[in-house]
Amino acid sequence: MKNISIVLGSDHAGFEMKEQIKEYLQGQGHTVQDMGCNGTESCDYPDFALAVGEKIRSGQCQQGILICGTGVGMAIAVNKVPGVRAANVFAPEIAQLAREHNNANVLTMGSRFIDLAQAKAIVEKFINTEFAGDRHAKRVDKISAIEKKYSL
Ligand SMILES: O=C(CO)[C@H](O)[C@H](O)[C@H](O)COP(=O)(O)O
Repeated sequence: MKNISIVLGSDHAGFEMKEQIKEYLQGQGHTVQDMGCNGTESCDYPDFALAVGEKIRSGQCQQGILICGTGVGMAIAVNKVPGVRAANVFAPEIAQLAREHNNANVLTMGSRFIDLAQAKAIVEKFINTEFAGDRHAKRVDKISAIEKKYSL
């Protein structure tokens, strides 16, 4: 298992799971940056999606993990940051395919729909699976071309 630099974020709904995933990753020797939130008080998921997306965009972190109630709002928000390919994942097999086929660099999860054991299994697959390239590279390039088409 390689050690990578991972950036984490959550809203209030994902806060507890984020803390547990942080501990899990640090225990495996990964470098983890936590962009918040810092408690269970109600807050707005786009703020933390942006903070995580910027760490990926700048190259300071290789992978991001965002947790909210469903993972949906986080995915929508962070996918607005150029260079981010976020996948909202509910099963380890999808985490593996999101890396192999889509070269996803941000994982989003919904703490209100999966338990900690499931979240750990998803994270484990996500961070330990490589992009398969080949035919998938051409498709991911086409995603980047869509992004470029609408950039200022
Ligand atoms: O981003 C989300 C929805 O797409 C998350 O599930 C949020 O955590 C959720 O909307 C927060 O809801 P709350 O009623 O304010 O706790």
